[in-house]
Amino acid sequence: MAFVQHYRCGAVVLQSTVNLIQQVIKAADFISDTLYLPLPLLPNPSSDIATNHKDTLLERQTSYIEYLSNLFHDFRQIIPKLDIRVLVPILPGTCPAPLSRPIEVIVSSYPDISQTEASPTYRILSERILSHKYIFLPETTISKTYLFQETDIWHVGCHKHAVVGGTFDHLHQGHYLLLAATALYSSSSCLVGVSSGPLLKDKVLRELVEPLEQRCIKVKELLQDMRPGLKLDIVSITDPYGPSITETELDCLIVSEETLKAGEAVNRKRLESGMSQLYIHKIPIIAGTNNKLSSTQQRNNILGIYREQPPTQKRKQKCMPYVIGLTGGTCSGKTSIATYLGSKGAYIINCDRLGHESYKSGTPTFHRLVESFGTSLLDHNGSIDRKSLANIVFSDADKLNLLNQIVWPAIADLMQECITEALREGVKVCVVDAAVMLEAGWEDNVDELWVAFVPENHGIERLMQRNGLSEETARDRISSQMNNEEKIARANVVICSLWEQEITNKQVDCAWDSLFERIIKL
Ligand SMILES: CC(=O)SCCNC(=O)CCNC(=O)[C@H](O)C(C)(C)COP(=O)(O)OP(=O)(O)OC[C@H]1O[C@@H](n2cnc3c(N)ncnc32)[C@H](O)[C@@H]1OP(=O)(O)O
Repeated sequence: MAFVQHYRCGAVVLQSTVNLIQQVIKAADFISDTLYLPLPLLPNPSSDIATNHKDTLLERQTSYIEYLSNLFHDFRQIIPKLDIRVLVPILPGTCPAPLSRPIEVIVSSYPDISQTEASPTYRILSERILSHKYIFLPETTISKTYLFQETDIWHVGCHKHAVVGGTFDHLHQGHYLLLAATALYSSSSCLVGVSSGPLLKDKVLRELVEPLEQRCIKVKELLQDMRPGLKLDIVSITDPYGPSITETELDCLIVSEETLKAGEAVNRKRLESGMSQLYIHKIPIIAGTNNKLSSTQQRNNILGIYREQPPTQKRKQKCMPYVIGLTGGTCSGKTSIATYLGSKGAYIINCDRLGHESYKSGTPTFHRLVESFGTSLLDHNGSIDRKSLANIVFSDADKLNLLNQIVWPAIADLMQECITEALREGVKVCVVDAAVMLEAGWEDNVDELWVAFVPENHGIERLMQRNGLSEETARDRISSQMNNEEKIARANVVICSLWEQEITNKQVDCAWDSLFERIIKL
Protein backbone atom coordinates (compact mmCIF):
# COMPACT_ATOMS: atom_id res chain seq x y z
CA MET A 1 0.00 0.00 0.00
CA ALA A 2 1.34 3.45 -0.95
CA PHE A 3 2.54 5.61 1.92
CA VAL A 4 0.47 8.78 2.33
CA GLN A 5 2.16 11.69 4.02
CA HIS A 6 -0.07 13.46 6.53
CA TYR A 7 0.03 17.17 7.25
CA ARG A 8 -1.60 18.70 10.30
CA CYS A 9 -2.95 21.71 8.46
CA GLY A 10 -3.59 22.32 4.78
CA ALA A 11 -5.65 24.35 2.35
CA VAL A 12 -7.71 23.08 -0.54
CA VAL A 13 -7.64 25.32 -3.61
CA LEU A 14 -10.41 24.47 -6.05
CA GLN A 15 -11.34 25.74 -9.48
CA SER A 16 -15.07 25.52 -8.87
CA THR A 17 -17.73 24.41 -6.42
CA VAL A 18 -18.61 21.43 -8.58
CA ASN A 19 -17.58 18.22 -6.75
CA LEU A 20 -16.53 20.35 -3.77
CA ILE A 21 -17.46 17.79 -1.14
CA GLN A 22 -15.77 14.95 -3.04
CA GLN A 23 -12.63 17.06 -3.51
CA VAL A 24 -12.52 17.94 0.18
CA ILE A 25 -12.97 14.28 1.11
CA LYS A 26 -10.05 13.33 -1.13
CA ALA A 27 -7.89 16.14 0.28
CA ALA A 28 -8.73 14.99 3.81
CA ASP A 29 -6.58 11.91 3.11
CA PHE A 30 -3.52 14.16 3.41
CA ILE A 31 -4.66 16.44 6.25
CA SER A 32 -5.17 15.33 9.84
CA ASP A 33 -6.37 18.36 11.87
CA THR A 34 -7.31 21.61 10.14
CA LEU A 35 -8.39 22.16 6.56
CA TYR A 36 -8.78 25.70 5.24
CA LEU A 37 -11.20 26.04 2.37
CA PRO A 38 -11.00 29.40 0.60
CA LEU A 39 -14.27 30.10 -1.21
CA PRO A 40 -14.60 33.06 -3.57
CA LEU A 41 -18.07 34.42 -4.12
CA LEU A 42 -20.42 31.68 -5.19
CA PRO A 43 -20.66 31.77 -8.96
CA ASN A 44 -24.13 32.70 -10.05
CA PRO A 45 -24.08 32.43 -13.83
CA SER A 46 -27.68 33.37 -14.44
CA SER A 47 -27.53 36.49 -12.33
CA ASP A 48 -26.85 40.02 -13.44
CA ILE A 49 -27.22 41.34 -9.93
CA ALA A 50 -25.80 44.72 -9.07
CA THR A 51 -23.90 43.66 -5.98
CA ASN A 52 -23.68 47.14 -4.55
CA HIS A 53 -27.42 47.28 -3.97
CA LYS A 54 -28.01 46.58 -0.31
CA ASP A 55 -31.05 44.28 -0.60
CA THR A 56 -29.45 42.25 -3.33
CA LEU A 57 -26.26 41.98 -1.32
CA LEU A 58 -28.30 40.85 1.64
CA GLU A 59 -30.02 38.21 -0.51
CA ARG A 60 -26.71 36.98 -1.87
CA GLN A 61 -25.21 36.81 1.59
CA THR A 62 -28.24 34.99 2.94
CA SER A 63 -28.09 32.43 0.16
CA TYR A 64 -24.35 32.09 0.75
CA ILE A 65 -25.01 31.35 4.42
CA GLU A 66 -27.58 28.72 3.38
CA TYR A 67 -24.99 27.25 1.07
CA LEU A 68 -22.42 27.18 3.91
CA SER A 69 -25.00 25.61 6.18
CA ASN A 70 -25.42 22.68 3.76
CA LEU A 71 -21.67 22.40 3.34
CA PHE A 72 -21.02 22.35 7.09
CA HIS A 73 -23.78 19.79 7.53
CA ASP A 74 -22.14 17.52 4.95
CA PHE A 75 -18.66 18.02 6.43
CA ARG A 76 -20.03 17.14 9.84
CA GLN A 77 -21.63 13.95 8.53
CA ILE A 78 -18.81 12.81 6.30
CA ILE A 79 -15.56 14.08 7.87
CA PRO A 80 -16.52 14.84 11.50
CA LYS A 81 -12.97 14.69 12.88
CA LEU A 82 -11.51 17.37 10.61
CA ASP A 83 -11.65 21.04 11.59
CA ILE A 84 -12.79 22.59 8.29
CA ARG A 85 -12.59 26.39 8.16
CA VAL A 86 -14.08 28.29 5.25
CA LEU A 87 -12.23 31.45 4.24
CA VAL A 88 -13.90 34.28 2.33
CA PRO A 89 -12.00 36.84 0.27
CA ILE A 90 -10.23 39.53 2.22
CA LEU A 91 -11.53 43.05 1.75
CA PRO A 92 -9.27 45.26 -0.33
CA GLY A 93 -7.00 47.31 1.91
CA THR A 94 -7.20 44.82 4.78
CA CYS A 95 -3.99 43.71 6.41
CA PRO A 96 -3.79 39.94 5.69
CA ALA A 97 -3.12 38.66 9.22
CA PRO A 98 -1.53 35.19 9.44
CA LEU A 99 -3.89 32.27 9.83
CA SER A 100 -4.19 30.77 13.31
CA ARG A 101 -2.81 27.42 12.08
CA PRO A 102 0.16 27.47 9.69
CA ILE A 103 -0.66 25.83 6.35
CA GLU A 104 1.80 23.03 5.57
CA VAL A 105 0.32 21.83 2.29
CA ILE A 106 -1.83 23.12 -0.55
CA VAL A 107 -4.01 20.50 -2.20
CA SER A 108 -5.13 21.93 -5.51
CA SER A 109 -7.25 20.96 -8.50
CA TYR A 110 -5.11 23.18 -10.75
CA PRO A 111 -2.56 21.08 -12.59
CA ASP A 112 0.45 23.12 -11.51
CA ILE A 113 1.48 25.54 -8.83
CA SER A 114 1.74 28.58 -11.12
CA GLN A 115 -1.89 28.15 -12.24
CA THR A 116 -2.87 27.65 -8.60
CA GLU A 117 -1.09 30.82 -7.57
CA ALA A 118 -2.81 32.81 -10.32
CA SER A 119 -6.28 31.60 -9.31
CA PRO A 120 -8.93 33.73 -7.55
CA THR A 121 -9.18 31.05 -4.88
CA TYR A 122 -5.48 31.13 -4.01
CA ARG A 123 -5.58 34.92 -3.79
CA ILE A 124 -7.62 34.57 -0.58
CA LEU A 125 -4.67 32.82 1.00
CA SER A 126 -1.65 34.18 -0.79
CA GLU A 127 -0.39 36.67 1.76
CA ARG A 128 -1.37 34.55 4.75
CA ILE A 129 0.89 31.55 4.22
CA LEU A 130 4.58 30.79 4.23
CA SER A 131 6.31 27.86 2.54
CA HIS A 132 4.22 24.79 1.86
CA LYS A 133 4.14 21.51 -0.01
CA TYR A 134 1.95 21.14 -3.11
CA ILE A 135 -0.32 18.25 -4.06
CA PHE A 136 -2.25 18.10 -7.34
CA LEU A 137 -5.69 16.57 -6.97
CA PRO A 138 -7.19 16.13 -10.44
CA GLU A 139 -10.82 17.07 -10.89
CA THR A 140 -12.52 15.12 -13.64
CA THR A 141 -15.45 17.17 -14.85
CA ILE A 142 -15.44 20.89 -14.47
CA SER A 143 -18.08 22.83 -16.27
CA LYS A 144 -16.77 26.20 -17.44
CA THR A 145 -19.91 27.90 -16.17
CA TYR A 146 -19.08 27.09 -12.59
CA LEU A 147 -15.43 28.05 -12.55
CA PHE A 148 -14.52 30.71 -10.02
CA GLN A 149 -14.12 33.93 -11.97
CA GLU A 150 -11.60 36.69 -11.46
CA THR A 151 -14.57 39.07 -11.39
CA ASP A 152 -16.09 37.31 -8.39
CA ILE A 153 -15.35 40.12 -6.00
CA TRP A 154 -16.81 39.59 -2.60
CA HIS A 155 -18.75 42.42 -1.07
CA VAL A 156 -18.85 41.81 2.63
CA GLY A 157 -21.02 43.41 5.20
CA CYS A 158 -24.44 44.82 4.54
CA HIS A 159 -24.42 46.05 8.15
CA LYS A 160 -21.68 47.83 10.03
CA HIS A 161 -21.63 46.53 13.57
CA ALA A 162 -22.84 43.01 14.30
CA VAL A 163 -23.38 41.37 17.66
CA VAL A 164 -23.60 37.68 18.49
CA GLY A 165 -23.71 35.78 21.78
CA GLY A 166 -23.22 32.23 22.98
CA THR A 167 -21.29 29.90 25.23
CA PHE A 168 -19.02 28.87 22.34
CA ASP A 169 -17.92 25.75 24.17
CA HIS A 170 -16.09 23.05 22.20
CA LEU A 171 -16.66 24.92 18.93
CA HIS A 172 -18.52 22.91 16.32
CA GLN A 173 -19.83 23.48 12.80
CA GLY A 174 -22.95 25.19 14.20
CA HIS A 175 -20.73 27.83 15.85
CA TYR A 176 -18.67 28.07 12.68
CA LEU A 177 -21.78 28.95 10.73
CA LEU A 178 -22.96 31.49 13.32
CA LEU A 179 -19.55 33.15 13.38
CA ALA A 180 -19.18 32.98 9.59
CA ALA A 181 -22.50 34.83 9.31
CA THR A 182 -21.36 37.39 11.88
CA ALA A 183 -18.14 37.94 9.97
CA LEU A 184 -19.96 38.26 6.65
CA TYR A 185 -22.82 40.52 7.64
CA SER A 186 -20.73 43.18 9.34
CA SER A 187 -18.41 45.50 7.48
CA SER A 188 -16.74 47.22 10.38
CA SER A 189 -16.88 45.58 13.79
CA CYS A 190 -18.19 42.59 15.58
CA LEU A 191 -19.13 42.26 19.24
CA VAL A 192 -19.18 38.73 20.68
CA GLY A 193 -20.70 38.03 24.12
CA VAL A 194 -19.33 34.81 25.62
CA SER A 195 -21.44 33.30 28.43
CA SER A 196 -19.88 32.83 31.82
CA GLY A 197 -20.73 32.49 35.52
CA PRO A 198 -24.47 32.15 36.24
CA LEU A 199 -25.29 31.54 32.56
CA LEU A 200 -23.47 28.20 32.78
CA LYS A 201 -25.14 27.11 36.01
CA ASP A 202 -27.77 24.81 34.50
CA LYS A 203 -25.72 23.40 31.66
CA VAL A 204 -25.48 19.63 31.49
CA LEU A 205 -21.86 18.60 32.20
CA ARG A 206 -21.08 22.22 33.11
CA GLU A 207 -17.85 20.95 34.70
CA LEU A 208 -16.54 20.11 31.23
CA VAL A 209 -17.21 23.54 29.70
CA GLU A 210 -13.90 24.95 28.50
CA PRO A 211 -12.47 27.84 30.56
CA LEU A 212 -13.79 31.27 29.51
CA GLU A 213 -10.39 32.50 28.35
CA GLN A 214 -9.92 29.49 26.11
CA ARG A 215 -13.38 29.91 24.56
CA CYS A 216 -12.71 33.60 23.86
CA ILE A 217 -9.37 32.82 22.20
CA LYS A 218 -10.93 30.18 19.95
CA VAL A 219 -13.72 32.54 18.84
CA LYS A 220 -11.18 35.27 18.15
CA GLU A 221 -8.93 32.96 16.11
CA LEU A 222 -11.82 31.74 14.00
CA LEU A 223 -13.14 35.24 13.27
CA GLN A 224 -9.64 36.51 12.47
CA ASP A 225 -9.08 33.59 10.12
CA MET A 226 -12.32 34.34 8.29
CA ARG A 227 -12.21 38.11 8.33
CA PRO A 228 -8.84 39.65 9.13
CA GLY A 229 -9.24 43.36 9.70
CA LEU A 230 -12.70 43.13 11.25
CA LYS A 231 -12.61 44.98 14.56
CA LEU A 232 -13.39 42.42 17.27
CA ASP A 233 -14.66 42.98 20.76
CA ILE A 234 -15.00 39.69 22.63
CA VAL A 235 -16.47 40.11 26.10
CA SER A 236 -17.70 37.85 28.86
CA ILE A 237 -21.42 38.11 29.66
CA THR A 238 -23.22 37.04 32.82
CA ASP A 239 -26.81 37.75 31.73
CA PRO A 240 -28.61 36.90 28.48
CA TYR A 241 -28.38 40.44 27.08
CA GLY A 242 -24.82 41.62 27.73
CA PRO A 243 -23.86 44.81 25.89
CA SER A 244 -26.41 44.15 23.10
CA ILE A 245 -28.92 46.31 24.99
CA THR A 246 -26.54 49.16 25.78
CA GLU A 247 -24.32 49.60 22.71
CA THR A 248 -25.90 52.26 20.50
CA GLU A 249 -23.82 51.75 17.38
CA LEU A 250 -24.83 48.09 16.83
CA ASP A 251 -27.09 47.48 13.85
CA CYS A 252 -27.51 43.73 13.49
CA LEU A 253 -27.79 40.65 15.66
CA ILE A 254 -26.97 37.11 14.54
CA VAL A 255 -29.02 34.36 16.17
CA SER A 256 -29.63 30.68 15.60
CA GLU A 257 -33.14 29.20 15.29
CA GLU A 258 -32.78 28.31 18.97
CA THR A 259 -31.86 31.77 20.21
CA LEU A 260 -34.32 33.75 18.07
CA LYS A 261 -36.56 34.41 21.08
CA ALA A 262 -33.61 35.76 23.07
CA GLY A 263 -32.80 38.00 20.09
CA GLU A 264 -36.34 39.36 20.00
CA ALA A 265 -36.08 40.05 23.75
CA VAL A 266 -32.96 42.11 23.05
CA ASN A 267 -34.92 44.26 20.62
CA ARG A 268 -37.75 44.73 23.13
CA LYS A 269 -35.25 45.91 25.76
CA ARG A 270 -33.65 48.27 23.26
CA LEU A 271 -37.06 49.66 22.36
CA GLU A 272 -37.85 50.25 26.05
CA SER A 273 -34.67 52.30 26.36
CA GLY A 274 -35.40 54.27 23.18
CA MET A 275 -32.61 52.60 21.21
CA SER A 276 -32.68 51.52 17.56
CA GLN A 277 -33.83 47.97 16.72
CA LEU A 278 -31.28 45.47 15.50
CA TYR A 279 -31.75 43.67 12.20
CA ILE A 280 -32.00 40.01 13.20
CA HIS A 281 -30.35 37.37 11.02
CA LYS A 282 -31.51 33.87 11.83
CA ILE A 283 -29.02 31.12 11.01
CA PRO A 284 -30.15 27.52 10.47
CA ILE A 285 -29.23 24.79 12.93
CA ILE A 286 -26.80 22.13 11.75
CA ALA A 287 -27.91 18.60 12.46
CA GLY A 288 -25.65 16.27 14.43
CA THR A 289 -25.95 12.60 15.27
CA ASN A 290 -28.89 13.08 17.66
CA ASN A 291 -30.83 15.71 15.79
CA LYS A 292 -28.97 18.92 16.42
CA LEU A 293 -25.28 19.45 16.81
CA SER A 294 -24.63 20.72 20.32
CA SER A 295 -21.88 21.52 22.78
CA THR A 296 -23.62 19.24 25.32
CA GLN A 297 -23.12 16.39 22.88
CA GLN A 298 -19.49 17.44 22.42
CA ARG A 299 -18.98 17.43 26.20
CA ASN A 300 -20.64 14.03 26.41
CA ASN A 301 -18.22 12.75 23.81
CA ILE A 302 -15.29 13.53 26.14
CA LEU A 303 -16.47 11.04 28.79
CA GLY A 304 -14.33 7.90 28.95
CA ILE A 305 -11.93 9.19 26.27
CA TYR A 306 -8.22 9.36 27.06
CA ARG A 307 -6.65 12.79 26.69
CA GLU A 308 -3.00 13.72 26.97
CA GLN A 309 -1.96 15.90 29.89
CA PRO A 310 1.46 17.37 30.64
CA PRO A 311 3.44 14.40 31.99
CA THR A 312 5.11 16.44 34.74
CA GLN A 313 3.25 15.04 37.70
CA LYS A 314 3.03 11.45 36.51
CA ARG A 315 5.25 8.47 37.43
CA LYS A 316 8.57 9.16 35.68
CA GLN A 317 9.80 5.62 35.30
CA LYS A 318 7.28 3.55 33.41
CA CYS A 319 7.25 -0.01 34.69
CA MET A 320 4.75 -2.78 35.33
CA PRO A 321 2.20 -2.88 36.74
CA TYR A 322 0.61 0.07 34.95
CA VAL A 323 -1.01 2.24 37.63
CA ILE A 324 -4.27 4.14 37.15
CA GLY A 325 -5.08 6.71 39.82
CA LEU A 326 -8.85 6.81 40.29
CA THR A 327 -10.10 9.78 42.23
CA GLY A 328 -13.29 11.76 42.72
CA GLY A 329 -15.17 13.59 45.41
CA THR A 330 -17.31 11.89 47.97
CA CYS A 331 -20.31 10.09 46.36
CA SER A 332 -18.85 10.55 42.88
CA GLY A 333 -19.45 6.89 42.03
CA LYS A 334 -15.75 6.10 42.34
CA THR A 335 -16.28 2.96 44.40
CA SER A 336 -18.67 1.34 41.92
CA ILE A 337 -16.32 2.29 39.07
CA ALA A 338 -13.46 0.60 40.97
CA THR A 339 -15.62 -2.49 41.51
CA TYR A 340 -16.45 -2.62 37.80
CA LEU A 341 -12.76 -2.22 36.91
CA GLY A 342 -12.03 -5.06 39.31
CA SER A 343 -14.52 -7.24 37.42
CA LYS A 344 -12.61 -6.45 34.22
CA GLY A 345 -9.36 -7.74 35.72
CA ALA A 346 -7.80 -4.68 37.36
CA TYR A 347 -6.10 -5.06 40.76
CA ILE A 348 -7.89 -2.59 43.03
CA ILE A 349 -6.10 -0.78 45.86
CA ASN A 350 -8.73 0.88 48.03
CA CYS A 351 -7.04 3.72 49.92
CA ASP A 352 -10.03 4.42 52.19
CA ARG A 353 -9.54 0.88 53.48
CA LEU A 354 -5.75 1.33 53.73
CA GLY A 355 -6.45 4.50 55.71
CA HIS A 356 -8.52 2.56 58.23
CA GLU A 357 -5.81 -0.10 58.42
CA SER A 358 -3.07 2.50 58.91
CA TYR A 359 -4.42 3.52 62.33
CA LYS A 360 -5.46 0.13 63.70
CA SER A 361 -4.90 -0.12 67.49
CA GLY A 362 -1.26 -0.29 68.44
CA THR A 363 0.16 1.12 65.18
CA PRO A 364 2.44 4.20 65.30
CA THR A 365 -0.23 6.17 63.40
CA PHE A 366 -2.84 5.16 66.00
CA HIS A 367 -0.63 6.60 68.78
CA ARG A 368 0.00 9.82 66.88
CA LEU A 369 -3.75 10.31 66.33
CA VAL A 370 -4.54 9.78 70.00
CA GLU A 371 -1.77 12.23 70.95
CA SER A 372 -3.12 14.84 68.55
CA PHE A 373 -6.89 14.43 69.00
CA GLY A 374 -7.19 13.02 72.52
CA THR A 375 -8.70 9.81 73.94
CA SER A 376 -12.27 11.01 73.36
CA LEU A 377 -11.67 9.66 69.86
CA LEU A 378 -11.65 6.07 71.06
CA ASP A 379 -14.64 3.72 71.15
CA HIS A 380 -15.36 1.25 73.97
CA ASN A 381 -12.87 -1.25 72.44
CA GLY A 382 -10.06 1.29 72.51
CA SER A 383 -10.09 1.61 68.70
CA ILE A 384 -10.38 4.87 66.80
CA ASP A 385 -14.04 5.72 66.29
CA ARG A 386 -14.11 6.93 62.70
CA LYS A 387 -17.52 8.52 63.06
CA SER A 388 -16.24 10.77 65.88
CA LEU A 389 -13.06 11.52 63.94
CA ALA A 390 -15.12 12.40 60.84
CA ASN A 391 -17.31 14.78 62.88
CA ILE A 392 -14.22 16.54 64.21
CA VAL A 393 -12.27 16.90 60.95
CA PHE A 394 -14.98 17.61 58.41
CA SER A 395 -16.11 20.76 60.20
CA ASP A 396 -12.61 22.10 60.90
CA ALA A 397 -10.11 22.54 58.05
CA ASP A 398 -7.08 22.75 60.39
CA LYS A 399 -7.97 19.48 62.10
CA LEU A 400 -8.51 17.76 58.74
CA ASN A 401 -5.10 19.02 57.71
CA LEU A 402 -3.55 17.59 60.85
CA LEU A 403 -5.23 14.20 60.29
CA ASN A 404 -3.99 14.15 56.70
CA GLN A 405 -0.41 14.96 57.69
CA ILE A 406 -0.42 12.05 60.11
CA VAL A 407 -2.25 9.48 58.01
CA TRP A 408 -1.26 10.09 54.37
CA PRO A 409 2.41 8.99 54.65
CA ALA A 410 1.28 5.74 56.31
CA ILE A 411 -1.33 5.11 53.58
CA ALA A 412 1.27 5.89 50.87
CA ASP A 413 3.58 3.20 52.34
CA LEU A 414 0.74 0.65 52.40
CA MET A 415 -0.16 1.58 48.82
CA GLN A 416 3.42 0.96 47.63
CA GLU A 417 3.35 -2.42 49.39
CA CYS A 418 0.16 -3.31 47.49
CA ILE A 419 1.72 -2.29 44.16
CA THR A 420 4.77 -4.46 44.91
CA GLU A 421 2.45 -7.35 45.78
CA ALA A 422 0.57 -6.83 42.49
CA LEU A 423 3.88 -6.97 40.63
CA ARG A 424 4.73 -10.26 42.36
CA GLU A 425 1.38 -11.64 41.23
CA GLY A 426 2.11 -10.61 37.64
CA VAL A 427 -0.72 -8.08 37.52
CA LYS A 428 -0.77 -5.79 34.46
CA VAL A 429 -3.07 -2.99 35.67
CA CYS A 430 -3.49 -1.62 39.18
CA VAL A 431 -6.16 0.91 40.10
CA VAL A 432 -5.35 3.10 43.08
CA ASP A 433 -8.73 4.26 44.34
CA ALA A 434 -8.05 7.36 46.47
CA ALA A 435 -10.66 10.01 47.24
CA VAL A 436 -8.22 12.84 47.81
CA MET A 437 -5.31 11.75 45.63
CA LEU A 438 -4.74 15.19 44.13
CA GLU A 439 -5.00 16.99 47.46
CA ALA A 440 -2.34 14.57 48.74
CA GLY A 441 -0.10 15.23 45.71
CA TRP A 442 0.06 11.57 44.73
CA GLU A 443 -0.10 12.07 40.97
CA ASP A 444 3.56 11.11 40.68
CA ASN A 445 2.68 7.60 41.91
CA VAL A 446 0.41 6.86 38.94
CA ASP A 447 0.74 6.51 35.16
CA GLU A 448 -2.55 8.16 34.39
CA LEU A 449 -5.35 9.83 36.28
CA TRP A 450 -9.06 9.03 35.99
CA VAL A 451 -11.53 11.40 37.64
CA ALA A 452 -15.10 10.41 38.56
CA PHE A 453 -17.63 13.12 39.25
CA VAL A 454 -21.25 14.12 39.64
CA PRO A 455 -22.42 17.76 39.77
CA GLU A 456 -21.90 19.13 43.27
CA ASN A 457 -25.61 19.33 44.13
CA HIS A 458 -26.09 15.68 43.21
CA GLY A 459 -23.09 14.80 45.38
CA ILE A 460 -24.66 16.62 48.32
CA GLU A 461 -28.01 14.85 47.82
CA ARG A 462 -26.35 11.44 47.54
CA LEU A 463 -24.28 12.07 50.67
CA MET A 464 -27.31 13.22 52.68
CA GLN A 465 -29.15 10.05 51.69
CA ARG A 466 -26.25 7.61 52.07
CA ASN A 467 -24.92 8.88 55.40
CA GLY A 468 -28.13 10.41 56.79
CA LEU A 469 -26.40 13.81 57.06
CA SER A 470 -27.93 17.28 57.18
CA GLU A 471 -27.46 19.42 54.09
CA GLU A 472 -24.99 21.65 55.93
CA THR A 473 -22.79 18.75 57.05
CA ALA A 474 -22.88 17.22 53.59
CA ARG A 475 -21.85 20.57 52.07
CA ASP A 476 -18.98 20.86 54.58
CA ARG A 477 -17.69 17.42 53.59
CA ILE A 478 -17.83 18.16 49.89
CA SER A 479 -16.21 21.55 50.22
CA SER A 480 -13.34 20.03 52.22
CA GLN A 481 -12.26 18.40 48.93
CA MET A 482 -10.90 19.91 45.71
CA ASN A 483 -13.74 20.96 43.39
CA ASN A 484 -14.74 19.01 40.28
CA GLU A 485 -13.36 21.54 37.79
CA GLU A 486 -9.87 21.50 39.31
CA LYS A 487 -9.74 17.72 39.28
CA ILE A 488 -11.12 17.44 35.75
CA ALA A 489 -8.52 19.91 34.48
CA ARG A 490 -5.82 17.42 35.50
CA ALA A 491 -7.58 14.23 34.40
CA ASN A 492 -6.56 11.92 31.57
CA VAL A 493 -10.00 10.32 31.66
CA VAL A 494 -13.23 11.83 32.98
CA ILE A 495 -16.18 9.66 34.02
CA CYS A 496 -19.57 11.05 35.02
CA SER A 497 -21.79 8.79 37.12
CA LEU A 498 -24.87 11.01 36.98
CA TRP A 499 -27.00 8.55 35.01
CA GLU A 500 -27.73 4.80 35.13
CA GLN A 501 -24.91 2.40 36.04
CA GLU A 502 -24.93 1.10 32.46
CA ILE A 503 -23.98 4.51 31.11
CA THR A 504 -21.17 4.83 33.64
CA ASN A 505 -19.96 1.35 32.68
CA LYS A 506 -19.92 2.29 28.98
CA GLN A 507 -17.57 5.19 29.77
CA VAL A 508 -15.36 2.86 31.79
CA ASP A 509 -15.37 0.27 28.96
CA CYS A 510 -14.25 2.94 26.55
CA ALA A 511 -11.37 4.08 28.79
CA TRP A 512 -10.39 0.47 29.60
CA ASP A 513 -10.34 -0.64 25.95
CA SER A 514 -8.04 2.18 24.88
CA LEU A 515 -5.78 1.60 27.90
CA PHE A 516 -4.04 -1.38 26.34
CA GLU A 517 -2.90 0.66 23.32
CA ARG A 518 -1.04 2.88 25.79
CA ILE A 519 0.39 -0.02 27.79
CA ILE A 520 1.75 -1.69 24.64
CA LYS A 521 3.68 1.50 23.84
CA LEU A 522 5.60 1.28 27.16
C1 LIG B 1 -4.90 10.46 49.55
C2 LIG B 1 -6.19 9.57 49.74
O1 LIG B 1 -7.10 9.77 49.00
S1 LIG B 1 -6.21 8.34 50.87
C3 LIG B 1 -7.90 7.86 51.03
C4 LIG B 1 -8.70 8.83 51.85
N1 LIG B 1 -8.35 8.73 53.25
C5 LIG B 1 -7.73 9.69 53.93
O2 LIG B 1 -7.43 10.76 53.41
C6 LIG B 1 -7.42 9.42 55.37
C7 LIG B 1 -8.18 10.33 56.30
N2 LIG B 1 -9.55 9.95 56.35
C8 LIG B 1 -10.03 9.07 57.29
O3 LIG B 1 -9.31 8.59 58.14
C9 LIG B 1 -11.48 8.67 57.26
O4 LIG B 1 -11.97 8.86 55.96
C10 LIG B 1 -12.37 9.49 58.26
C11 LIG B 1 -11.95 9.14 59.63
C12 LIG B 1 -12.19 10.98 58.02
C13 LIG B 1 -13.83 9.13 58.02
O5 LIG B 1 -13.95 7.76 58.12
P1 LIG B 1 -15.32 7.00 57.65
O6 LIG B 1 -16.44 7.72 58.26
O7 LIG B 1 -15.17 5.57 57.88
O8 LIG B 1 -15.38 7.28 56.10
P2 LIG B 1 -14.49 6.74 54.91
O9 LIG B 1 -13.07 6.51 55.31
O10 LIG B 1 -15.19 5.61 54.26
O11 LIG B 1 -14.51 8.02 53.99
C14 LIG B 1 -15.78 8.65 53.72
C15 LIG B 1 -15.65 9.75 52.77
O12 LIG B 1 -14.82 10.78 53.29
C16 LIG B 1 -14.00 11.33 52.27
N3 LIG B 1 -12.66 11.52 52.81
C17 LIG B 1 -11.88 10.58 53.36
N4 LIG B 1 -10.72 11.13 53.73
C18 LIG B 1 -10.79 12.44 53.42
C19 LIG B 1 -9.90 13.52 53.56
N5 LIG B 1 -8.70 13.33 54.08
N6 LIG B 1 -10.28 14.74 53.11
C20 LIG B 1 -11.49 14.92 52.56
N7 LIG B 1 -12.38 13.93 52.39
C21 LIG B 1 -12.03 12.70 52.82
C22 LIG B 1 -13.95 10.31 51.15
O13 LIG B 1 -14.25 10.98 49.95
C23 LIG B 1 -15.02 9.30 51.47
O14 LIG B 1 -16.05 9.42 50.55
P3 LIG B 1 -16.48 8.20 49.62
O15 LIG B 1 -16.78 7.05 50.56
O16 LIG B 1 -17.65 8.69 48.89
O17 LIG B 1 -15.29 7.93 48.75
